[in-house]
Amino acid sequence: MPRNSPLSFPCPASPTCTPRISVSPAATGSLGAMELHVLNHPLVEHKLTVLRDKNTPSSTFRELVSELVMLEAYEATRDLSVVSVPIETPVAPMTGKKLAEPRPIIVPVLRAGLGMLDGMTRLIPTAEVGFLGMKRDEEHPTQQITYANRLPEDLSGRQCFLIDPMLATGGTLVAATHYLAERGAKDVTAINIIAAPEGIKYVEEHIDPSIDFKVVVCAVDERLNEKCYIVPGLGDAGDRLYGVID
Ligand SMILES: O=P(O)(O)OC[C@H]1O[C@H](OP(=O)(O)OP(=O)(O)O)[C@H](O)[C@@H]1O
Ligand SMILES: O=c1cc[nH]c(=O)[nH]1
Ligand SMILES: [Mg+2]
Repeated sequence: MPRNSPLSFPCPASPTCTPRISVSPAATGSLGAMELHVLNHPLVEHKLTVLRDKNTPSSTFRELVSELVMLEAYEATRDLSVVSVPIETPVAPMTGKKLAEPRPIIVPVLRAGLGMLDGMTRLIPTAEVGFLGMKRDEEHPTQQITYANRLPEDLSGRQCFLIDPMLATGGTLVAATHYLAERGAKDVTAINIIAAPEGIKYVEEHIDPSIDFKVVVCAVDERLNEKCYIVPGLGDAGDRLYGVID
């Protein structure tokens, strides 16, 4: 399976582990103008607490992921482009707003990002959906293997929403954004549920600065552990959604 082309950086949690992350040459080592939004809301805190609990079963976990992404999407879609449209209500004519063309695109990062897709498409039913299949190499968690890339050829002028519950080292998010940028995307919003401070820093330092890039999360946790898992986090999001497959 293809690995992302190499860019070395020390894993924040395990300096002996050398990652290989694909970024455009222009982005390497540069500081991007990344906007970070952390939701601060009692409902989000309540749902997140149940989600984190190791005793929460997969069925409830899936429902909560779906609900949380809908709450995050409210913030994440604040800048969606709209156009004015004339309509008539039963009482009077008025000018309303509708989502502009081209339609936004939602890209779940498989597997775990699939758990967020239903919530996003319920909110934006007209959005198109692309797919990226990426998984961390468990032996070298700062490296990813890309096993699927099904994106529209041309993403220029499109508002792109990358969805994935976890932002740990940040390697997956940087590589996923690179795949979008390769196709001309200039407006990318990442919606994650939990982020690690190390990953946020990595993304900030490695995202292509020419991209209008925003990250929306429910919480920023304490740190990464020696296996690059988020602490306290929620464990492996993919496994909790769909079970352990390897
Ligand atoms: O910030 P990073 O250190 O790159 O880690 C985050 C990635 O790890 C998880 O996926 P995983 O590799 O476990 O694949 P899965 O969804 O198939 O379980 C998660 O869903 C992210 O895609
Ligand atoms: O804590 C983590 C880190 C990466 N991926 C997960 O699913 N959980
Ligand atoms: Mg996983």
